[in-house]
Amino acid sequence: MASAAVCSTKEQHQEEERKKQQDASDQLEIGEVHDVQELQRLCAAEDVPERYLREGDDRPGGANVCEQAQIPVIDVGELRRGGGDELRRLRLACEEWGFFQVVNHGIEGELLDGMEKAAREFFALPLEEKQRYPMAPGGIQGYGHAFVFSDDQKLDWCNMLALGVSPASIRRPALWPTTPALFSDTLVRYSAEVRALCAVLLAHVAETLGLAPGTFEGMFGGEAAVQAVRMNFYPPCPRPDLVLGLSAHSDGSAVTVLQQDAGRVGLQVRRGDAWVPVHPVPRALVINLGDSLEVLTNGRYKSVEHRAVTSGEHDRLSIVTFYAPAYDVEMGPLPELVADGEPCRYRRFNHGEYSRHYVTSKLEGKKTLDFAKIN
Ligand SMILES: O=C(O)CCC(=O)C(=O)O
Ligand SMILES: [Fe+2]
Repeated sequence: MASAAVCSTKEQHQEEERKKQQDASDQLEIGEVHDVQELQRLCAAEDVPERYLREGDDRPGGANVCEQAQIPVIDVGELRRGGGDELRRLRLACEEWGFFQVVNHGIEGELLDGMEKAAREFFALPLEEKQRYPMAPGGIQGYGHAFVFSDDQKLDWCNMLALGVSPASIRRPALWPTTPALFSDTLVRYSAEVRALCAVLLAHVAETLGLAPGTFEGMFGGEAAVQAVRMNFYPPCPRPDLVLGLSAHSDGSAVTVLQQDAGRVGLQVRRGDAWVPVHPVPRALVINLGDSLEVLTNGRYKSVEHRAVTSGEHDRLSIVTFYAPAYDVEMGPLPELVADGEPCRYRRFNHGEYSRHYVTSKLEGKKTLDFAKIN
């Protein structure tokens, strides 16, 4: 009896939350947001709608793209073997870039290929089929466009499928595609491997800071830690010089794991005033540190702005996993990292509160982190 009562209260609560979200999205006026794969089929260069055309520094074709630099490559096998040099390289990568590619990460090539194939097959489905999993305006799960909140906002040349993976309470099974048939199974297997990789990486990141390896995992809430995936599909774009695939942003996660197509460059990482394109290393995964880690490390390691550009010739797919503390975790700089005489740069807050703030703000550089900064 007691558990049935608990269950129905939980269901009631979920139903109320859904209703609140529905009311919020009903109130949004976001104008027409096209499916960009459809738009690409119909649209010549001169017809790209004005809402996609960027101005000034926001344009991808600027002179501030730096082809000389490259984000570091870290060998996870070496880290596991206790390689001190590799740990030092990881520390430098975290301090200076906030981004690196990992090789020898232990995830089988076959699983990476399987996930890519399933995602590509999904995006290749007819629109009506994909719309069986709709993302509500202002929503964050399903197929559509996240982070669009007003009709005067610039739009990204990207279709997304975003899904909560864990804890179970954020999983919305109705939004998990049933076609291709192997999609869900593959995503479950893939997510377990990516999560294990996140644990390994966070343990080594902790070591680079002189912390016990279990520091981050220990405070992230175990089973309640949040894992979500977003698959971004960028069709070829007739004006890649004027349009962005994904607006500049930092991730709200602690750590992000990004899988991208071999040989297709699209991701760019902010380095001072320049943007550094990430050239995919075969079979590598791209790792970046998110806002949560910046807060926990009191800014020793920063989340770094990044964006995606499009190509006139080819499409591009990225499969992005966000790993973050449980929603009820209290965030704030770790006391060990607020050194004597050094100010505490971020306030304390509840991670769920930050998550809500993040997903209800448009992507705009590192602006969402103002939420936590002490000036
Ligand atoms: O597609 C990419 O390379 C970037 C994706 C990304 O930054 C994100 O989904 O947060
Ligand atoms: Fe990102």
